[in-house]
Amino acid sequence: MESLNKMKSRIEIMDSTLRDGEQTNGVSFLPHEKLMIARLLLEKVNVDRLEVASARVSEGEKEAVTGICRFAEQAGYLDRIEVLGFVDHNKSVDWIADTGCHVINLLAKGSYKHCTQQLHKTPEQHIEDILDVLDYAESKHFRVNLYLEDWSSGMINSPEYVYQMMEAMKDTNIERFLLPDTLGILTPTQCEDFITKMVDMYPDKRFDFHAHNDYDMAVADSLAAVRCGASGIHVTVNGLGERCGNAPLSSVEAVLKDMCDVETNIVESQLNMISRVVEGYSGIAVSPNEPIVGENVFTQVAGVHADGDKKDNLYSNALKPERFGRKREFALGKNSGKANIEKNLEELGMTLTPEQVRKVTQRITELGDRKEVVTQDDLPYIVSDVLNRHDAMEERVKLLSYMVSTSYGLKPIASLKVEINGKVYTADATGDGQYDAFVKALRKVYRDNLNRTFPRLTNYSVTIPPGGHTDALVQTIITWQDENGRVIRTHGLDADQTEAAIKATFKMLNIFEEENTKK
Ligand SMILES: CC(=O)SCCNC(=O)CCNC(=O)[C@H](O)C(C)(C)COP(=O)(O)OP(=O)(O)OC[C@H]1O[C@@H](n2cnc3c(N)ncnc32)[C@H](O)[C@@H]1OP(=O)(O)O
Repeated sequence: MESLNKMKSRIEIMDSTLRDGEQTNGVSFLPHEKLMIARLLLEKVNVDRLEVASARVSEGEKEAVTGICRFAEQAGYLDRIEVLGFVDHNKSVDWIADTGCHVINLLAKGSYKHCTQQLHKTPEQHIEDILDVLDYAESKHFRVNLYLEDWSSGMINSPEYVYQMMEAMKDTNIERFLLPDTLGILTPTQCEDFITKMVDMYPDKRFDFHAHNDYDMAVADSLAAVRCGASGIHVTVNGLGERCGNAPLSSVEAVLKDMCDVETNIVESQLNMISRVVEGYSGIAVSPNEPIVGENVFTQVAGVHADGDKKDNLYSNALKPERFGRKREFALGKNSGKANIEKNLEELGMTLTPEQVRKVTQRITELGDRKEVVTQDDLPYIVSDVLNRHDAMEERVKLLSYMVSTSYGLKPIASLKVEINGKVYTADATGDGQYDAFVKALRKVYRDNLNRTFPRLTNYSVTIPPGGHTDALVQTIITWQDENGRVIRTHGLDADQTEAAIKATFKMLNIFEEENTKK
């Protein structure tokens, strides 16, 4: 409890997506991507500080940092840009100075082992080298923060070395001491213990804690560090970073706000936006169950939960989706009850009698039993099917017959006959695959006969049950966008993948046709 007295009321957030985050295997941001992420983090998300690169990495990296600094200077943010540099006499400082940045996060060694076995230096030699860089950095009007790399194992195995470093540095102009748990080995209890020691011994110094997630403790350790007096926490968007990554920005922000009652400057309504942008640029998909930003985390699945939400939000906690620019959804599947269905019908503006809701619910649970996913866009179709309610969904676009062929060395061919609003059309086309040929033929019908643009396919996913049976049902979920930007997601289920995709396609065409007719 005493530790809580040391807790700061406002915590600085330093985002290292562009430095430590880019150390994720397979991630490499282009300069314009780095600039876009930096702008959004500074202007929209409002992180306090941004570590954008390691010095000396490459010419491309230098170009990227220069671009960020140019933007930051014009916008008045230059003080918030930082670059990691090495204890290499003047090399890193010069590299960073060339970019226009003037804050170096100097990477010194925080454990005896790293100092003696990686640098092959005695602590005294290393201290001398650091002081040498500090002098040079100051002569260039740099501000300096000091990383004590591998500090966590230093505190476990060589605490006297850590204190020797601190004693040697305490009277310098170092602004912040950055304490990394480089290998993600600390428990929250150890973190509390070690941060408390640092804060007690050097009460007038500012300490940042830098977590790694090897034991899935990054957020818990960050919370522990704040409770014991850390002034700043290092994060990355989506928890990107080497191995298991760093502490995710979104979780750290929510935990600090909801569980510690400390302030940060983060605009939480922008957290989902930045997560999506970094997901796109990094190519690293966010897990659907990732707190705050995962696809599923605001979706109620169980009927009992949807029912409770209808009755005064009984199943919601402080993590309200609206805080993060998201909305609550109610899944449709075998665990749905009538409350899930009603919530979705409400959103679609459809009203059914209790008996009709019961029938639709029954159909959806049956589909769920067959492993079918039902999306909100499928719902009018199901209502139409179950209740024969043509006002719900009339089949205006019908596939009367089709043929798709595939052969070795020749392009697949599709030939089809469709009925659209009572008129019959035929077309054929070749494509890169059977489904591609089929869609190209359909496109021809829409373009040549109806003078209309066929919706654009934006995502296509196929799932098959595990087990490797070739006769298993295949589920295809396709996302489409029409020329007005309206997005819908439909699914098809069949033993044949092309047939499943065709089913999803005709659902989509009927939904768009229905909407066109109502206009
Ligand atoms: C906190 C962290 O995540 S640490 C990550 C820091 N960032 C990076 O590593 C960025 C990517 N790295 C690179 O581009 C390159 O490794 C460079 C440009 C830094 C150095 O490249 P190279 O000269 O080819 O050296 P190499 O990568 O093989 O080895 C690293 C060298 O840095 C030394 N080194 C390690 N830590 C430090 C440090 N804090 N300060 C100075 N030198 C260091 C090592 O002892 C080794 O030197 P040696 O070759 O004389 O034994």
